[in-house]
Amino acid sequence: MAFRVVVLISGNGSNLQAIIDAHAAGTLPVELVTVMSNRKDAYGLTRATNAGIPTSYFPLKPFKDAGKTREEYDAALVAEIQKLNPDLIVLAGWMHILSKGFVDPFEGKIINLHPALPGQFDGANAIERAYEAFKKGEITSTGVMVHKVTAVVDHGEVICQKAVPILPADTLADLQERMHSTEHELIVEGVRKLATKP
Ligand SMILES: Nc1nc2c(c(=O)[nH]1)N[C@@H](CN(C=O)c1ccc(C(=O)N[C@@H](CCC(=O)O)C(=O)O)cc1)CN2
Ligand SMILES: NCC(=O)N[C@@H]1O[C@H](COP(=O)([O-])[O-])[C@@H](O)[C@H]1O
Repeated sequence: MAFRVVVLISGNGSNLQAIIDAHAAGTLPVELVTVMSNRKDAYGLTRATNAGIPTSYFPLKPFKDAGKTREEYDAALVAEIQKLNPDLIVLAGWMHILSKGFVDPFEGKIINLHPALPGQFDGANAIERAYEAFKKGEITSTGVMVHKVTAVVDHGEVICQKAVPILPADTLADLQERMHSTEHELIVEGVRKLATKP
């Protein structure tokens, strides 16, 4: 039985592309069932279509316009994803904090890529915040992790992590490039670990 993976994105999808490329190279033994985005303009949807992977657009706005809550959105998203019967849900640049109502039904089956090490720079804009800390002389390295998703943002069990040095002459763009390269490596490692664990 194939290991069924659903990937949630919100933007460019470069981490999704790393998963697609590993799968195409035969080094990621999974079935890429669907790519879902909460943003219609997410280029990751194009990447999925180009790879022959079904896509789904599931925006929050219609729920907000109807006076519904994010929890109601999350519940509807759960129902959509449950139809796909995933073994794993991968948050690959999914920029929406998920409520308990989403996390609980998929207990232990959701992982997230986060561009920081455990307990550092939780939340959005982590790379930029790490760079600011570097410029203040507070840090000389940061990192990337893949972790289990819980209701507490960026605090789940760590699946894999890697430190990323910040070099003295680095610009923000230099750090972003080094971080994204590490992300692409770690997202594949994280999915592979869960897909092949005994
Ligand atoms: N329950 C959880 N939900 C999510 C997690 C998690 O660990 N637990 N990880 C995040 C991904 N992420 C950091 O890794 C993250 C993404 C976005 C935000 C955030 O502040 N989002 C804002 C909206 C931002 C926007 O729309 O541009 C929000 O949701 O209001 C924080 C952390 C994914 N979800
Ligand atoms: N908290 C999660 C987070 O901030 N993720 C960030 O979103 C980007 C998505 O890129 P992508 O859409 O090209 O994969 C990733 O590069 C990562 O740094």
